[in-house]
Amino acid sequence: MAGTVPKLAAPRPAAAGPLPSQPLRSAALASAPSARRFRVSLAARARSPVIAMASAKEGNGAVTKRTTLHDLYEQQGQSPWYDNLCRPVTDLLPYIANGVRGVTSNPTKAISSSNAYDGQFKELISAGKDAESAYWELVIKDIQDACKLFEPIYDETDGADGYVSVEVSPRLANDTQGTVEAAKWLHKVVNRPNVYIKIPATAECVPSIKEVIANGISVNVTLIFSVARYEAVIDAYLDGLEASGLSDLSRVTSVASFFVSRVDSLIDKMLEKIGTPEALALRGKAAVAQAKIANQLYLKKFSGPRWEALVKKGAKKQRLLWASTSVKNPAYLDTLYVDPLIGPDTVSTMPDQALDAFIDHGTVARTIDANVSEAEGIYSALEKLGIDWEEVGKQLEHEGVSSFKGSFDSLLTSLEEKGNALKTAANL
Ligand SMILES: O=C[C@H](O)COP(=O)(O)O
Repeated sequence: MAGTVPKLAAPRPAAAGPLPSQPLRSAALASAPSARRFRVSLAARARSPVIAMASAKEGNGAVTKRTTLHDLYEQQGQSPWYDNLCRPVTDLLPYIANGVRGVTSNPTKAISSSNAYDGQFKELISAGKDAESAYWELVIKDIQDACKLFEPIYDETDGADGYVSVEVSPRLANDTQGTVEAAKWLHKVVNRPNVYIKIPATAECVPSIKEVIANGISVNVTLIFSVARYEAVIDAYLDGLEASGLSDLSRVTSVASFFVSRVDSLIDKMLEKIGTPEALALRGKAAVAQAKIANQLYLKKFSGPRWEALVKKGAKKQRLLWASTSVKNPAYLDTLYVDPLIGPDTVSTMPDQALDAFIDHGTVARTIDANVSEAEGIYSALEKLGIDWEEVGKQLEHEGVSSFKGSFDSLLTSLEEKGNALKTAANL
């Protein structure tokens, strides 16, 4: 892939709407409605104030309040997910009522930033569990509870949506067979039809994806940062479906989580180092451009005779899931990684910051296949400036894996210390 812009067939007509030529918030704010200014303060809060307001009005949030999230799904076929699962899991109810259709979890973050897990942790330690077994029991309970909440969506859509995603241990990110075994175990113990087992798209885990899919387990492939790796992920999914031997493939599904904002964070730094006017003008454009090119690859790979043969057995496309959708540069529009990536059969997982922004002032319009040639031009211009997309992908993957491993290790250390203190206090 390096050295050339991927030239891909575009079987769907491009919709109207430009790439964000002015992603900088300062520029956008000059003409933005005041609601957009209000957004800035929302990001700091733990849970969506927009949704909390609806929830307070509706009691337990079970009454549906129409939001742009409903429009996103009903008008454009994009499924909005919530990128934050923590206790109490019933906090998800108002999110679901407001249009959220699935959830991605980060258990390490959830457990380390809440005391809602203390009671169950104490019981588990008292029952003789070690820290790591206790960790998995905490995680599994959250995932099972959340799966129950999303089951109606899973059923209504015949297994196409309404998923809850949980990752295998990040310590296995470079261990092919360890990841396969962990995924099988996690799938078995969660024991819910609408769970996605999350596997990283590292070189070592691409073969694990094939194997796990071949075992009939639905997978969220995470940490995808480059088009080249994305293609390997799609191939692993197709290979897995073909190898499964199942006559009905309709219940083996997958999402490919393509990370967005982190791409800009890294490439913006590189562009600032280059420092020419041409380089500086490309800041804030790389991530969306690459994502649009990834979508073209999706269209190409999920068509043609190979795919049609799988469709005859009920196979569902591996949907692209936009991850890392909150803006990291406060100068950028807060919907930068949501508005331009809307299209059918895709998922956008949003933390509160992005979710609030989109509910408040997002634009529901088909944008994913608009201005693809402009996206290719940006991709190519960045290459000419010396940006090596595969190297960018490798660096981001390395940073992502290290950071997930680091937080997992430090949580386990702290759970071990806490467990030992509980045992000492209880004379166990
Ligand atoms: O959706 C993906 C992950 O939650 C990471 O998001 P992040 O890049 O904002 O940390």
